[in-house]
Amino acid sequence: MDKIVIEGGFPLNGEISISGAKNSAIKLMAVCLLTDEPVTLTNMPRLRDTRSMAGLLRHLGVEVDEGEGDVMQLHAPKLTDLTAPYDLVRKMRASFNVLGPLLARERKAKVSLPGGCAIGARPVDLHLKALEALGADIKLDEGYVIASAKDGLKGGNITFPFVSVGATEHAMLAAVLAEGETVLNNAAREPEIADLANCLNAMGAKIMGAGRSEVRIQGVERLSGVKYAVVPDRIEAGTYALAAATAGGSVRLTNIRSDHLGSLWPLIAQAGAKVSLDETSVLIERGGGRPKPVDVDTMAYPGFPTDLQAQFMAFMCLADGTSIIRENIFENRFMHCPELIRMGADITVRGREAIVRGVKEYRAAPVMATDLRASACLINAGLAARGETHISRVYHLDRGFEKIEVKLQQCGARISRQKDD
Ligand SMILES: CC(=O)N[C@H]1[C@@H](OP(=O)(O)OP(=O)(O)OC[C@H]2O[C@@H](n3ccc(=O)[nH]c3=O)[C@H](O)[C@@H]2O)O[C@H](CO)[C@@H](O)[C@@H]1O
Ligand SMILES: C=C(OP(=O)(O)O)C(=O)O
Repeated sequence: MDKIVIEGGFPLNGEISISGAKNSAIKLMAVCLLTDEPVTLTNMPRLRDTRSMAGLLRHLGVEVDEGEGDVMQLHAPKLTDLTAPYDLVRKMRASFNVLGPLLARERKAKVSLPGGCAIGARPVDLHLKALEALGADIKLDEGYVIASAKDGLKGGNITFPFVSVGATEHAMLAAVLAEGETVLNNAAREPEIADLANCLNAMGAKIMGAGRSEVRIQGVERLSGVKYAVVPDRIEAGTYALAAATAGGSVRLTNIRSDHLGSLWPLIAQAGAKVSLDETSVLIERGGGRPKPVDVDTMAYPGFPTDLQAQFMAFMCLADGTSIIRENIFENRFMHCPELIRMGADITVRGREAIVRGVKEYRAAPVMATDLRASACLINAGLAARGETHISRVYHLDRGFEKIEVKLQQCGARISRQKDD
């Protein structure tokens, strides 16, 4: 298995182009199940997760051409298998979202309960309730969801008790081909939801209000093929912005949607780094001196994203004072704390809160990546730490960051990938 080795303690200077969003791309890939016409996705990131999703779709009978560059073509004239097996679904959470489209198109499906980052219990009860509200009959058997809708899915009224990105997307993916109108109340408002709705609407779906709490979906009989560009990855952009803020230097990020990170920019500025924005790029500059402490509470969009909590903590570990970081979305998303502590950070975790007492500097150390965003947080800490940091278990990182070493090397980082012993 590979490890990442960083000789840190040098500021970052340069420009990074941001890829398409992993968390949008893998859901957009599932839209090919809803049409017998070709779907072409552009601005696609090349990631372990997109490869895993391609593997699952091929298993179902989809012709997938992963192609070159950032284009992927998917075509499902006919589905040959309606079972999504454990081995293919366990690798990532979003693969579970094939259930709704399979039900909508073929009226039955058997899909393994999903995997994904181990950052909490992550049940799928809201997904299943939403599909039941659309008329699906659902049974659980030996780790599989067995679902059917003999007479086809019917529009329904779904009120989510709390916001769920995956369940909102899943309900949309099923309701577009259901008969009649579906109303989603308390829907997630993340940019990836609007991205999925925009793609489906370009295929002929009738989704109104995606990106707001109430979404109305008028079911249609069929969807056509589409060519669609994936939205820029706000989490990748936020990660590199925080890398520059943590290690110091001057980094411009291009191909972003700066409005999608409205909760991050003021906090970076409050901590003392300079943030210069336009619509599609941002320049982050931080000179000498320690950052100021800033408290963070993760929330559903437009609040501060849980997927940037670990990276923000890596920044705050160097602050001149104490900050409180509260994780409100996942109950077990502080696994990076022991690793940051190995690098000299001073953190106490109490339930959902981490109390971060800033230290003057990190010490390079061997550390282990426990999940995707935790891996990125350790890279950011390693870039700031004088000496050589070794980060093992990088397969987590490869799920969600395209060419991370190459992009950071472009900014002068001394980072490489090596074989782990
Ligand atoms: C592939 C993908 O897009 N992953 C993102 C997605 O995950 P995901 O879609 O899994 O996250 P959700 O928004 O669904 O989860 C929010 C909370 O709801 C809980 N829950 C969710 C569904 C359900 O049926 N029952 C239930 O209890 C979860 O355990 C969690 O505590 O949104 C998260 C929140 O922004 C991000 O951190 C993940 O990166
Ligand atoms: C938690 C994440 O992914 P997943 O939902 O696939 O585990 C993530 O992208 O940070």
